[in-house]
Amino acid sequence: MSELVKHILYIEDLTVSFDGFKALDGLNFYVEINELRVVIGPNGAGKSTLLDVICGKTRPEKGEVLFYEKIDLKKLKEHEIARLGIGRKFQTPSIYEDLTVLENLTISYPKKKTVFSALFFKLSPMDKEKIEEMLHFVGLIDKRHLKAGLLSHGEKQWLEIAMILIQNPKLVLLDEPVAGMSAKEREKTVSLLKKIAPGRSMVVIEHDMEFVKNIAQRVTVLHQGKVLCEGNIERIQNDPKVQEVYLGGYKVATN
Ligand SMILES: Nc1ncnc2c1ncn2[C@@H]1O[C@H](COP(=O)(O)OP(=O)(O)OP(=O)(O)O)[C@@H](O)[C@H]1O
Repeated sequence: MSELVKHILYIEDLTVSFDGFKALDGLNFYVEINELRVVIGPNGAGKSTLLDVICGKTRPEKGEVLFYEKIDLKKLKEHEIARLGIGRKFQTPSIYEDLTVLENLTISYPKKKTVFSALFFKLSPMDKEKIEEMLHFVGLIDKRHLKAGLLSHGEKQWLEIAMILIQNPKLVLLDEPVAGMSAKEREKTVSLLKKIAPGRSMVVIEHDMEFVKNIAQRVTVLHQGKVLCEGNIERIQNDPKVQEVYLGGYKVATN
C-alpha cells in the first residue's frame, strides 16, 4: 500500500436500515493503520452492525466502506473480505469443539481450504513451528492435545483469537472479547491484546469499562447509529453526553 494511505478503515455516511429502522445512521468512522480502536455504546447502538458491514455480513443502504481508503468492501462477499485480511471474532467462540486445540489451529492455517484437507494435510516443519509459537503466545501450548470443547470459556476465546492471528490478518475485529470471563481471564486477555496490538490494526467492541480503560488508546462511543463522542478514555468519561446515555454513575479511575 502507498505510504500516503493513512486509514485501514475509511467509513463515511454509513446507513443500515432494518425495515425502516436505522441501526446505523450516517456514521463516519475512520481507523488508522496500526491503531487499536475500542467501540462502546449502549445496547442497540449499532456496534455489531458496524462489524457486520465491514466483514460483508450486512449490506448498507448507503455510505462508503473503504479498506486502505481504496478497496470498496461493499462490493465484496464475506469470504473475499476475509481473504483480504480482515479477521473477525464473534461474541461466542466459534471453534470445533470435537477437534483438539492443535487441530483447530491447523485448520485455520492459511494454506488449508477445508476442514477435511486440513486434517490430512502434512504440515511442513516451518508450519508446525508457527502453530506452536502461536500456542505459546496465547498460553495454550500445554493443552494442544485437549479437545477444544473441554477448554474453559476464556481458553476457548484465546484459541479463537489464535485461529484469527495465525492467518496474519491486516485488521482484527473483536466483538466483546471478555464477555462472560472471570476476572483472572479478563486480566489475561488484556495482556494478550496488549501483546497483539503493536503493529496491528484492531477494532474491539466491549462493554466492560475496566477492560476498555486498560487497553484503549482511542474510543468511539456509538449511540443510535451515530458517533456520540470520540477520543481518549479521559475525554470519553468526562463527556456529559456519554455520562448520560452510557456510563451513568460509572466513573473510571484514570491513575
Ligand atoms: N438483522 C436484523 N434485523 C432487524 N434488526 C436488527 C438486525 N440486526 C440488528 N438489528 C437492530 O439494530 C439495532 C442495532 O443492533 P446492534 O446489534 O448493531 O447493536 P449493538 O450496539 O451491537 O448492541 P449490543 O450491545 O446489545 O450487542 C438494534 O436495535 C437491533 O435490534
